[in-house]
Amino acid sequence: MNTTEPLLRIEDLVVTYRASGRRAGNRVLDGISLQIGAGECVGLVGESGSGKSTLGRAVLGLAPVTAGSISFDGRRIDALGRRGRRALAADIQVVFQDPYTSLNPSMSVGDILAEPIRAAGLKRVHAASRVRELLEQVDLPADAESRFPRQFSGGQRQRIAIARALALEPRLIICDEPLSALDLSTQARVMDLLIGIQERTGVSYLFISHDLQVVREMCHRVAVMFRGRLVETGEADQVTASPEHPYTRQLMLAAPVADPVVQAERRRERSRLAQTVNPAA
Ligand SMILES: Nc1ncnc2c1ncn2[C@@H]1O[C@H](COP(=O)(O)OP(=O)(O)OP(=O)(O)O)[C@@H](O)[C@H]1O
Repeated sequence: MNTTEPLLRIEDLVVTYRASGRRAGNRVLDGISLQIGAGECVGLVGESGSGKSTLGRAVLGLAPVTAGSISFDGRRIDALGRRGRRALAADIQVVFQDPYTSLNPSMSVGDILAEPIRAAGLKRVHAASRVRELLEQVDLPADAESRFPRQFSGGQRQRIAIARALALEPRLIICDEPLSALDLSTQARVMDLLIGIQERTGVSYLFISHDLQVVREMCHRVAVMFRGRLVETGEADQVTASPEHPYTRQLMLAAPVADPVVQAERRRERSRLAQTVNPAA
């Protein structure tokens, strides 16, 4: 690992979608600069359509970068070919919002988890023991392996999606609203799982969310996006407690963040509720 570089460095990034027949494209990201260190969770907040998912997609090589650069561990990744991208898939993974559409319904959980492992060239027996490890890591029972996604709740499906993302021990996971489709008590448990995984493995998260409360609890730093630009970046507590940019203040007014002490209490209460109401979620 390169110790002087952040794990991910985005510089002056521009993403423009070109509509067919039109010369001028739709500039969705405009001059984005952002860094993520190893083991760091950086939240990305902003209103719907501001470009959050597009930034995640650009890191994954799925959005048209028209200027600027993205480097991972000191190496440019914004113009990789298919083979380079495939190799990078071991290092950069994604968890999407909707656990109902992100898992192949016709595959067993065991096959869903084994797929990336076998694709990386591991033998069947090794893949099988890795699948068991992964299920344990996300607190799912070993017999989940032979079942299908439809047999699980939303929270459990998101655990499966997280396990799949962890399969090749990535160093960065793009979390694109991973809690938004879950009810409140399940959110708290999946958030605790993500925090625990980060503490154990040192993986970094780009955590896309519209929920400032969740971001404050999850993230070390926050970047605020407004119409394709980052208007404010800073420590999560700082940005959520005393935002500098008028847009961030507006966001805060729309979703006020509680006093940290009250918030910690509320979080404990949510976890406790989750345990009693829905122990298997
Ligand atoms: N494939 C595409 N082609 C053209 N325009 C796109 C494409 N994908 C996204 N956009 C446009 O890019 C802008 C930003 O979308 P994006 O999904 O990144 O926003 P977002 O902040 O993640 O929103 P949300 O919170 O609703 O998910 C929107 O105006 C959207 O219409």
